[in-house]
Amino acid sequence: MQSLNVVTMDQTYPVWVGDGAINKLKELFQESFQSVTKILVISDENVTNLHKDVLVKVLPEQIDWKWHTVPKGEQAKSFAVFEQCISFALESQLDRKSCILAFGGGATGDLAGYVAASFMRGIPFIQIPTTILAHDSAVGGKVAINHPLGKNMVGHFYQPKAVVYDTRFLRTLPAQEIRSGFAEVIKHALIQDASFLEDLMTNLQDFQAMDEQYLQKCLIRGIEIKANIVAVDEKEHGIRAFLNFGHTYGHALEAKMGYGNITHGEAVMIGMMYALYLSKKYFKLTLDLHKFQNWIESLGYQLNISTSISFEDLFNAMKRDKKTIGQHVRFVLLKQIGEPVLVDMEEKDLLEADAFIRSI
Ligand SMILES: NC(=O)c1ccc[n+]([C@@H]2O[C@H](COP(=O)([O-])OP(=O)(O)OC[C@H]3O[C@@H](n4cnc5c(N)ncnc54)[C@H](O)[C@@H]3O)[C@@H](O)[C@H]2O)c1
Ligand SMILES: O=C(O)C(=O)C[C@@H](O)[C@H](O)[C@H](O)COP(=O)(O)O
Ligand SMILES: [Zn+2]
Repeated sequence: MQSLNVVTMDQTYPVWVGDGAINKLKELFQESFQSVTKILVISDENVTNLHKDVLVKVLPEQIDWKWHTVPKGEQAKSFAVFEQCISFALESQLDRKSCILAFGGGATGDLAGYVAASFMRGIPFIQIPTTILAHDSAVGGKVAINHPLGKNMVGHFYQPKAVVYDTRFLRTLPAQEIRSGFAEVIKHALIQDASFLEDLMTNLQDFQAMDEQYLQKCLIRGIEIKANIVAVDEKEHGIRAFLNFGHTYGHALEAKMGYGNITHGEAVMIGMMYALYLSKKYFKLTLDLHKFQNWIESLGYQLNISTSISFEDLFNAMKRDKKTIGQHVRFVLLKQIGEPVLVDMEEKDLLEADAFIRSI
């Protein structure tokens, strides 16, 4: 098992990663959370069915706990489910000394974190991620639910007290979720570490053949990259926006296709191809885009988008992106691999990149 710390303005918290990391939870409650009055576990239906037994075994015996199961995937990140969670917490008599455990993927983590941030104006929570993608979502404190008009439009910056990332849970992930999660690993390499990207493009040819040691190495590197950025700019006044690489077009696709009809990582991968095309146009990025495209397609990423969604639909959604100021849609582009930059875009260039994606 490995560990690292995430340092933010108000607190520093540990991230434990590896086989058996879940056992750290018991220690946490013995050492640091003795005064907790009640635990509320928020978990989705798949994770509850697959892994509830494992978590229950390490919950502290002296603290009363409740379990609330929410729908799987993006359906959990809705106003209705948020309200149900708050009602459940009130009915279960949680108080300001209670603690929420977010047990699941990024959707559960985003929802449960937002519940923790909002309940009685904020109670502690711990992230217990169960997807590859959640190496990103469980770290850094962005918590949110969706609005029909835009992804993560209602939320907070609210850091967990700890992240307990037991990689054994990843063994039950379906192929599509492995692919979705790995898109964010590839994002971390693209924005910060050319040699990591080189390593991935050389050594990762088939997700099914990937061994657990290599996976853990990739997750740790992704978490390090994210944690270093969050340490400098927790609330996205500047460089944190680089973590949004691929998300401007990606989030627009998710909203327009209907949340859950495309996975977050697959939408981000299309968004990254879009941003790489623009990076070549604006900055002559030297990455061989054909080689990159062949690699990601060989890993199973689908880059085609439905003709029923027009550029105008996507452009209107991008105008509501959180990076957009006034009428300027802003994109994270790459001058080189590992050298991101935030750029105000021209509509005609966004249209051109959209045509490129549709021509793939
Ligand atoms: N807060 C952040 O910084 C941040 C970063 C990246 C992504 N996100 C958000 O995270 C969400 C995507 O996260 P995700 O891909 O983990 O999605 P998810 O939580 O929807 O999980 C994906 C699917 O995998 C299932 N699942 C989870 N763990 C499993 C396991 N161990 N075995 C089998 N099935 C399992 C879930 O039930 C779900 O059906 C999006 O909403 C995205 O916006 C947030
Ligand atoms: O942590 C960040 O900052 C990110 O941008 C990470 C993204 O992978 C993640 O999808 C995040 O939720 C997007 O944030 P948003 O502010 O664009 O909603
Ligand atoms: Zn993301």
